[in-house]
Amino acid sequence: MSESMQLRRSMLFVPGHNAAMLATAHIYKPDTIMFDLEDSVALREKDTTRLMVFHALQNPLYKDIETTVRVNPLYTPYGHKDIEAVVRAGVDVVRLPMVSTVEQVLEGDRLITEIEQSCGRVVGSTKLMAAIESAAGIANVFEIAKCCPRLMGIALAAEDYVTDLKTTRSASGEELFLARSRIVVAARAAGIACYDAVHSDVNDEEGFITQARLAKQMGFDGKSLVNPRQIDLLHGVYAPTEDEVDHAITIVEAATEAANRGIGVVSLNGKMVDGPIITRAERTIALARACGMKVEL
Ligand SMILES: CC(=O)SCCNC(=O)CCNC(=O)[C@H](O)C(C)(C)COP(=O)(O)OP(=O)(O)OC[C@H]1O[C@@H](n2cnc3c(N)ncnc32)[C@H](O)[C@@H]1OP(=O)(O)O
Ligand SMILES: O=C([O-])CC(=O)C(=O)O
Ligand SMILES: [Mg+2]
Repeated sequence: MSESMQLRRSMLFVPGHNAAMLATAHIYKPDTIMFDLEDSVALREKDTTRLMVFHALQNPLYKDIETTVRVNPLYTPYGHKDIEAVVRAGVDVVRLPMVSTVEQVLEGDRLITEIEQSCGRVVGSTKLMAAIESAAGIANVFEIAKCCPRLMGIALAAEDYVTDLKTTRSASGEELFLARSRIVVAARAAGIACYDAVHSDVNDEEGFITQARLAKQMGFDGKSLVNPRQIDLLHGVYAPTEDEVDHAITIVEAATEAANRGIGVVSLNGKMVDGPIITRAERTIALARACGMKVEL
């Protein structure tokens, strides 16, 4: 594991038509800012919003933070124009919503390639993310996750997903278990990132933390967020504790010593330490360092 692992814990939605939020969103320091052109924007504001986001992307304020834009689906009158504008403006990641099939991702990939070529950007430099928001998308998620090298991640979009299932979101999140499980396994099998769903009740801190812990434990890299107040809560959940870091250091030290003595498996306080346990300990240390914790090893 590289020591400079890229953090993908928090992806903050910023409604693209809100000039004040466009100007200030960077100060909250999520890992990724996600300007929205889709559901938070009224139909009559689609064209002006696209222009506002085109300019925001080129603002030096956003040069040191990963930028994502959620475009409109390509089957709407806005999707093509959105992708054209944001790729030309140099967005890092295009998030394609309502993805149910491999063909939808490949259509987005082809379009981005054409635009990169026509504006002199390196082909493949604009990344793509697919938001899965339907039962069909979850059914196809293994094929979707591995369908093109440009796809850097998949995200669960739970509001549309539960609507498609004809249910609602509960505090326990049991209606999301299958979708979450399939998304994490598909992402890991394809070697890409995965994001858990938004928690829409921004005043429900306790519920947010419970769901964030669950997402982390299931293996998600992070969550999509709707409010800046959720950023520190999420980063707190993802930061390893001092005890976890100390334990990881002990494991890595014991493993290094064993390797020096030519032994593959050792016992630490009665618990076996071998390959996968060492890999997890190394990941904890890399995550701690990426989160800004000082780790002496
Ligand atoms: C299902 C889906 O499709 S989700 C994706 C689409 N939805 C969105 O993008 C919604 C994004 N979120 C928001 O618009 C808002 O957070 C709301 C409407 C949910 C809540 O709004 P509020 O109750 O006003 O939030 P709150 O009181 O916490 O705002 C505090 C500050 O944060 C700012 N802020 C709130 N949300 C955001 C955001 N997403 N991005 C940037 N700034 C924000 C507010 O402008 C306010 O700034 P100020 O103190 O300078 O006035
Ligand atoms: O993409 C997201 O995270 C939010 C969304 O559209 C949904 O939940 O339907
Ligand atoms: Mg949606």
